[in-house]
Amino acid sequence: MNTTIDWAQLQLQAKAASDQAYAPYSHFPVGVAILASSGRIYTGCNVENASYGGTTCAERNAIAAAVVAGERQFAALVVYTPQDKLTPPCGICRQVIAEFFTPDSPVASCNHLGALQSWTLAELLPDAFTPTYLAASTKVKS
Ligand SMILES: O=c1ccn([C@H]2C[C@H](O)[C@@H](CO)O2)c(=O)[nH]1
Ligand SMILES: [Zn+2]
Repeated sequence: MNTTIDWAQLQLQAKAASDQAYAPYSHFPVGVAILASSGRIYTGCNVENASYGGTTCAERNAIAAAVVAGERQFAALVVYTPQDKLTPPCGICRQVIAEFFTPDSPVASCNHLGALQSWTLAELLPDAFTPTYLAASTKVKS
């Protein structure tokens, strides 16, 4: 996969997505932009719920938007939060990112000051449980 990553564009779109965040409980808006291997960018924001556990993060909403558009492979993910501290994806989102991104994929965080920090997915979630393990278990059984 050789998709050129336009970090400035991803940051802009992640910031725009954060403006749509529905976060009346945490007051912590988050926006995410992901680059699919098709070259298209998809975005998501966090959507909270009065039943707090019904909240979904910006990362998972961006991935869902891309999947419903037919995407399955991705090159990069950028999180935006309007605060000094750079925000990495939560644990649940790291697992969902691992379903579709390769271990060497860049996962980055940016903020309102224009700062950007990048990790690989493997740094954020080493030894991830991925679909390959399910395939192995199916093979053993059949
Ligand atoms: O990477 C993150 C971290 C948190 N949140 C959301 C969940 C909740 O709405 C709010 C506070 O945790 O921020 C995200 O969307 N992405
Ligand atoms: Zn999350």
